[in-house]
Amino acid sequence: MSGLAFVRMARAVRAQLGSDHRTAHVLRVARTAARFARAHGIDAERARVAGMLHDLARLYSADRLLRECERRGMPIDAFERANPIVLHARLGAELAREQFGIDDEAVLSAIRKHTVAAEVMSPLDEVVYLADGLEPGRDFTGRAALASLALRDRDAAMRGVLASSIAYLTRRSLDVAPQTLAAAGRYGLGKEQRSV
Ligand SMILES: Nc1ncnc2c1ncn2[C@@H]1O[C@H](COP(=O)(O)OP(=O)(O)O)[C@@H](O)[C@H]1O
Repeated sequence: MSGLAFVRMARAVRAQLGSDHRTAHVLRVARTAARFARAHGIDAERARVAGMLHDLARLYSADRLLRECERRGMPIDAFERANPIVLHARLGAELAREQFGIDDEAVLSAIRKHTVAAEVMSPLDEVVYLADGLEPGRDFTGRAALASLALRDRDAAMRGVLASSIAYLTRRSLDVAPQTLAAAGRYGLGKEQRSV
């Protein structure tokens, strides 16, 4: 994608997200995902596009997320029904397809998995998930160290981000998605870090 095409995409995303805060986040995720991708010999362009488009449905209300997923005939599991916020990732992939013409399954998969992760993740899925969790606007102890780890060792960085996400949700007494727990097992997180 040319620089101009990317700027156009960024403008359309800004119009959709309607807040400087959210737009700044997706731009940082796009930049961070491209940097992580380059470090691992993964297609940086795909990472940049997935980063740019990952949060298209992030500002939708719970009702709207459920309604729009139902309207498209998307299956909704029990966890998603109880916690519709996580649907913004799967619906976001559909919006990327419909509004931006993205038909690259690898990019769509990375958008779908960016919030709760999954037991099976491609290298592109991983760098987008890591970029969302570790972009420089995130503020938690150890972020910078994990971001530099993500340039060298994706598995170790995945363990770190999954652990920090599970700890964050647990502190707030929020349920952890089953896909996140499956990913934690797959990446070898210790049992004590998985318990909720
Ligand atoms: N792994 C998860 N399991 C269950 N709920 C989650 C998970 N990750 C995020 N959430 C929920 O989705 C919300 C939005 O997540 P996310 O998009 O990562 O946050 P942010 O708004 O900081 O970008 C969180 O505040 C939390 O309520």
